[in-house]
Amino acid sequence: MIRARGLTRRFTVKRTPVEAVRGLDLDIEPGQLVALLGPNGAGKSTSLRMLTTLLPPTSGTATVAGHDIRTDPAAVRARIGYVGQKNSAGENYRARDELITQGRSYGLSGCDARRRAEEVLDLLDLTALADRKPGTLSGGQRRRLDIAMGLVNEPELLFLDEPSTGLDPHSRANIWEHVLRLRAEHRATLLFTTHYLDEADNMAERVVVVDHGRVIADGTPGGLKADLAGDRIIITVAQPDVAAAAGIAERMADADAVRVEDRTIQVRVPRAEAALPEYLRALEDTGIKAVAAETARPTLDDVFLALTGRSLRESET
Ligand SMILES: Nc1ncnc2c1ncn2[C@@H]1O[C@H](COP(=O)(O)OP(=O)(O)OP(=O)(O)O)[C@@H](O)[C@H]1O
Repeated sequence: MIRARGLTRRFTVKRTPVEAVRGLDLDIEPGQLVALLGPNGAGKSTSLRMLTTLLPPTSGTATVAGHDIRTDPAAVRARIGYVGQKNSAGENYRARDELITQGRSYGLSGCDARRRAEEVLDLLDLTALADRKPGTLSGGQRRRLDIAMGLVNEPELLFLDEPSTGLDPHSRANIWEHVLRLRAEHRATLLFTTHYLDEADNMAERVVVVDHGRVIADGTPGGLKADLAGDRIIITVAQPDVAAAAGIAERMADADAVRVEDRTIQVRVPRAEAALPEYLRALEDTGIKAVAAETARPTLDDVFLALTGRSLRESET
């Protein structure tokens, strides 16, 4: 559904070149739900804007929904939907009319555009709000209208640029409920950008991690966490035992990234369930008693940290 090779985009800001996207290679199969995850300025929106033909690449090639973005942008646009970061509906007309106008712009007859508007209103649970002007809708309702606008042409592939940014948790969950239903019922392929770690983790089947315009990891959330981050075990001991307990952690097979903070020792291991009893036994053998012991599963932030040495949260400045 998407095949990009070496997609690159450079901007010049005050005579200084900015490498927004540096050689993006990406293959996405039909039906996949893929997240582009990365900090602000990583190049996510620029990648999406190139793939949706809104921005020409500086170099590189891509076919999207079977058509070349450079030589056949109209055919690409006819087959995709794009929900940008900004609201796509205007302020002056009722939601239903915005959707009808959108349908007409895709070449639908008046009758077909009205029928399609009712379908997408229903799909996004907006029928009761169809006579309201977009400016009077709540943030979550407005975002649903943006998605409805992106669906008018029945796209095979939907691009969503930060679909839930700025929404409260309830509205975020509601947006995702709709997106997932859309996917289940219409088998659409979905590529979305986010800097919410939990969103990429919980919603996407595949996460493409980008940083400074490059893909730095690509896999299932579980696979990335297992391969790049691993579990952690966290042990608290009495103050005089800290150095000895940290030393034992350092010598454990398959363990690494030992961190000591106050009386707590954290260590990264492949499988915490197996490593924790082993560590506790090794401590007991030297007469050290753990005051507290817990295990922690990795997050995608641990993946980002392992890859870049930075936390994705800290990168959000
Ligand atoms: N039109 C433009 N002119 C100049 N520089 C740009 C332009 N668009 C993007 N950039 C720069 O390109 C880089 C990538 O920006 P982009 O918006 O793609 O990142 P992003 O990962 O989508 O970030 P965010 O999460 O904040 O939306 C940034 O350094 C940005 O300032």
